[in-house]
Formats: sequence, structure tokens, C-alpha cells
Amino acid sequence: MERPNTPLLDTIADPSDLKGLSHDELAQIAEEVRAEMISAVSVTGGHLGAGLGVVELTVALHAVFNTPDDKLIWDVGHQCYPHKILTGRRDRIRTIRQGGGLSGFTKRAESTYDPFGAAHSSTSISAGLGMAVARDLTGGTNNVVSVIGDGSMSAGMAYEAMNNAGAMDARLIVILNDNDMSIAPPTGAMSAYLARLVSGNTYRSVREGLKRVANKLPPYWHKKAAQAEEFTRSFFTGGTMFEELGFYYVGPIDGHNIHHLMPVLENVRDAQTGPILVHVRTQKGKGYGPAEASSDKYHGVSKFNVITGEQAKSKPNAPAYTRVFGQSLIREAEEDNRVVGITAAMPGGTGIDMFGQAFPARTFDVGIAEQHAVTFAAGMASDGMKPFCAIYSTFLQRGYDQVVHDVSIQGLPVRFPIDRAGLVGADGPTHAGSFDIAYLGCLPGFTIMAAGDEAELVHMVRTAAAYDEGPIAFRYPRGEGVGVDLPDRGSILEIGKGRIVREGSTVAILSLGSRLKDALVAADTLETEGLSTTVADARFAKPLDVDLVARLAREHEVLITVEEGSVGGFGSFVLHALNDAALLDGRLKLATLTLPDRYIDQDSPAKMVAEAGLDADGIVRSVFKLLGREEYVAPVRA
Ligand SMILES: Cc1ncc(C[n+]2csc(CCOP(=O)(O)OP(=O)(O)O)c2C)c(N)n1
Ligand SMILES: CC(=O)[C@@H](O)[C@H](O)COP(=O)(O)O
Ligand SMILES: [Mg+2]
Repeated sequence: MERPNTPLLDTIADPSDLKGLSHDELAQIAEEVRAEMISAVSVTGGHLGAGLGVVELTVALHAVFNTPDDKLIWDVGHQCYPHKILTGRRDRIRTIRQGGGLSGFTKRAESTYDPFGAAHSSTSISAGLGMAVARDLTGGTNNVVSVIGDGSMSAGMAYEAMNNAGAMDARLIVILNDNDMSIAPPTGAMSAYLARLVSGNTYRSVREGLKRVANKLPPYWHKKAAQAEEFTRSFFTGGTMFEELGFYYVGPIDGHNIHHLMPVLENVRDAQTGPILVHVRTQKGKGYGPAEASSDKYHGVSKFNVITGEQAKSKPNAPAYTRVFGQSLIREAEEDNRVVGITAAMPGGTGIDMFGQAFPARTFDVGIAEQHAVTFAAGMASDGMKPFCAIYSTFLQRGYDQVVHDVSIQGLPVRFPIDRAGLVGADGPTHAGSFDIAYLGCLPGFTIMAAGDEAELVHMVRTAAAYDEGPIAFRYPRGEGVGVDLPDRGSILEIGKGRIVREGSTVAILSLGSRLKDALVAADTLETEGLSTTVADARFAKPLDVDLVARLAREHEVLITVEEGSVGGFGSFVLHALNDAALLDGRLKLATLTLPDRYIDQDSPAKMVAEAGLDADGIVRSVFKLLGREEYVAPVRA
């Protein structure tokens, strides 16, 4: 698509160029940023709706505050595309989320205008408070502004931070960007509370609102409020939960109206008082018809046609793992009414939305609250339910103490379907599911499975539903399966037993989970190189099939383990088992292939896997290396 016409935006090299512009000019720049963003995301794909909703807010913040000296922290960071456009990264905005390009989130290494990296939610107030305290301890004078969404305000961490900030009376500005949306419609009492705050019942007239709080406000504010008609038009305050927490509450303010935003932000900047929360109302997807009209407000999109809004959908060769999980869970729930589904604000991403359609009363979206989700599941399990607590690998990190303390130590049979296990592509290292095998595998009594294909996932859902002895997790990757036939219902797998997929005699590849297909391709290549190859699917990282491991070690010259996970996971468990069986005797040529000990930046999933050396060529290369052969050079493929 052609680049949009952006005459005013073309004059903005960095936020300092916004200073002194009229409100009308800033409003025009906002429109041009919006057009630029739509144009860019139409060719890259990415997070669209959230950024469209904060265009005016972003322009106003950069016009009022003196970034990067003033610290501007975007919670999650998925709404930061307008911020990137205005902070010297416009020329690279069409590389966003691509290999070698800009990150889709804020990233310290990318720009001084990104004082704090993000991608997991609800960290901005804590980080901002830390910066505010650092400023005060070092005699600084800069402002600190944290922008957090209503969905992200469902997480406990945001309240922990406000509790602390209120008690310290810290000079910190929090902008609550309330668009009444998370990825899905927001859930919970807090969301209802925010809705009440902006509803007619709570919206007070300006005069009444000001009168009510006149005594509470510092004189500076009162004077200012009385002086500025524009300011007073958009200024309401008093009696909110935020004030009970020690914040001055300002709002709700129309976040798409530059004329309202500017005086409020200027006053907030100049107040030099304790913590302030500015409640800004915005619309996710604002200004782009197809986004406004869609149920998810175009939260995350693939490439799309700007005129029609139609997204490019590649024809899938196989059903997505997420879908297979959702369907399999429904199948198990039909058989057992103790099966329930839990999601932490990711119903669509986890397939719990499908489950929810079939069993609404047995489905729980707890908000962005992974810690609570885990302990909530533990509570249910302690009373005989069969909770499937479906959380992406990367987000389960947030609930780790709950996994250890509330689930594992008590041996409660919580089921953890772990989607997005392994490298995820465009979202990059913050979203990679790298660590779950290691962080769960070190917990006594945990059972961990990994699906080698989508049929295996069906079996694992059934196995988890049937398993009542303790916590059990099963991991599977983002995206579509490999294209195998699916059973109507899974079989119950024998706990701790793997399977041989292909028999050979010289090389053994022991795969855990998603690398199975590449292990089989590698085996084909090795055969053509005269190396007879066994491929085994471990199925279980824990308990490990030690008999299988020992047999592979005894009967082959080379043993390679492969997993799409960090060091300290499956490969380490195999090494322990071999050591215990006295099989590390120097005869066996052995390698454990894992993700490297560094973070891999975003790219296509295939390229990221190749960079990690976990694709078929990488496996063959490792075998050649172990055998002391010349380095394997993969043929050039189309
Ligand atoms: C800890 C964590 N859990 C889940 C997510 C996935 N996630 C990303 S954005 C988002 C919704 C955020 O809603 P909100 O803060 O209101 O921002 P909006 O998209 O509405 O602008 C969720 C659930 C995440 N990034 N981090
Ligand atoms: C910002 C965020 O955390 C989510 O929007 C995430 O990008 C979704 O990832 P999936 O597309 O894998 O569901
Ligand atoms: Mg929101």
C-alpha cells in the first residue's frame, strides 16, 4: 500500500519537535500517526487495536513531558507503535516484529525513549515507582509516567505497586488507559468498578466534582482548576478507590480529545505532588473502522488490506494445537463433570473460549492474574475438581511460587496445559516458552509431558484428565500441528513411558515434544549418509523413561536429546539418568540439544529454531560433530 500523506508528521524527528505546536496541530499529527501506524501494520502484522487507541494520548504525553529525561513507561508495550513512530523509529516501523527489525514491545536496548522493557503486563507502576525513588535519592527532578491499561489493572502486581506508592507519597503519575477491553472483554469486579466510574451515575458535573474535592486538593490544584475552563471541563475527582490508596484521582477524561488531554497533563506535570492517577477513557481500535467493528478490536492482526480490513490468512495444513486442546478438553468434560477450564485473560489464545462455549458454568476467566489462577485451581483440586489451568509457558512464570507452594508441595492434581511452549516467532524473547521444563522439572512429584504432534496432545489431555496422583503438565507449541490423523478421543498414556518411532542402530535421537518432526527428517538425512538412526519420542520429561534412555545409550554409538526448551530441562534429566545407570562411561557419544544460553530475538519461528540449532539440519550437524566427521553443510533449500 502507498504511504499515507503525512505533512506535519514529516516535520517531527523526535518529541522535542512537538513542543509549542497548537492543539489543532497536535490533533493533526495524531491523525497522521494513526494513518502511518495502520499503513505499517498492514504490511507487518502486529498489535494494532491498542496502539490506535492511544494515538492522541501518546502525542499529548510527548508534547507535555520532556522525554526521554521524563520517563514514560508503557505497560505491556503492545500499544507503543505510535510512541516508536514519534521517538525516532519511524523509518524502521515497517520492520516491527520482523527478524532484525524493531521489537513489537518497548525495549531498553532499542531506544533511550524506552526506559523500561515490557511485554508481560502490569509491571509499569512498580518500575515507575522504582524510577521515582531513584530520582529522589539522587536529587533528580524528572517526571515519571506509567501508562497502564484497564485489563492490566486486573493483576495483583499493579495493586502491590499502588499500595507502596500511596504509602510513600511518591511523586509518580499513573495514566489509566481505560478502553474497557483486555484482549477479550475484561472480566472482574475492578472492570465493573471502572465502568461505574465513567457511567452516568458516577460522572459528576464539573462544578459539583470540584466543590466536593476542593478541600482535599492542594491549593495549587484548586487555583488551577478554577482558572482553566478547558481543564475543568475534563476534570472530575473524588471518592474513588484510588484515593483510598493514596493517589489523587483525576478523570475520567476523553483520551481522544487533545484539547482536553493537554491542560490536564500539563497540570499533572506541574503539580509536584504525591502519586496521581489520571483516568483516561479511550476506544481500542479508534479511527479504523474494521478494528472498531471487530469483537477483538484488532488486538493482534496478520497483514491486512487497509481498504477492507481483511486479514491475510494462510491456509492451514493442520489444525492448530490450541484448537486441538480446546476440542479434546471438551471431549473429556463430556465424560467427567469435574473437569473445569481456567484462563488468565487469554480465552482465545488458549482455546478456553471453545470450552467456555460448551461449558460456560465450568469456565473461569480470572483476568490477568496467573498467580491467582494457579492457587484458585489448587483450591478446586483440593476439593475434588479436575482443573485445567491453561496458561502460556511464558505467563506461567508469573505464577511460579503458587505452582511450587500451593500445588506441588501439597501434591494437588492441578492440570497445566502449557501452550506456546518453545519459540513463538514475532513476539520474541519475552513470549518464548523456554523455561517450563526446567522450572517444573525440578519440582518433586511433578509429571511433565510434551506433545510430539497433535494426536499426542489429544492423548495427553485424556491422560491428564485421568491422572489424580499429583500435578501434571503437558506442553505444546504455538501454531499448527504436523498433520497427523486425530483420534476422536485420546488414550490414557502409561505414565513415564516413551515410544520408539523409528528403529535404527548407530545414532539415537531422543526427542521431547515439538522437535519430533525435525528429528525424523534428520534421521532421513543421516540414513542417506550411511548412519542408521533410531528416533524415540520421550513423551515424558518427568518421570523419565529411564529404561528407554538406558536402552538407547547401550544400543547406539551416538545419543542426542532434543527439546525446545532451556538448559536445565530434559537433557539434564537424561544426563542424570545415564549417570545413575553408570552409562556415562566414555563410550557413548552424547549431546543434549537445548535452546542456547542467550535470548533469541524475534524472527519467523523456523529461523529462530534454526538459530538455536534445533532444526533437522542442526541435529544432523550435531551428530556429525560427535562422530568427528567433516562439518555438515546443509543443501540450499528453496
Ligand atoms: C502477565 C501477562 N499475562 C497475559 C498477557 C497477555 N496480554 C497481553 S495484552 C493483554 C490485555 C491487556 O489489556 P489492557 O492492559 O487493557 O490493554 P489494551 O490492549 O486494552 O490496550 C493481555 C492479557 C501479558 N502480556 N502478560
Ligand atoms: C501482547 C501479548 O502478550 C499478546 O497479545 C500476545 O502477543 C499474544 O500472543 P499469541 O498471538 O501467541 O496469542
Ligand atoms: Mg484495555
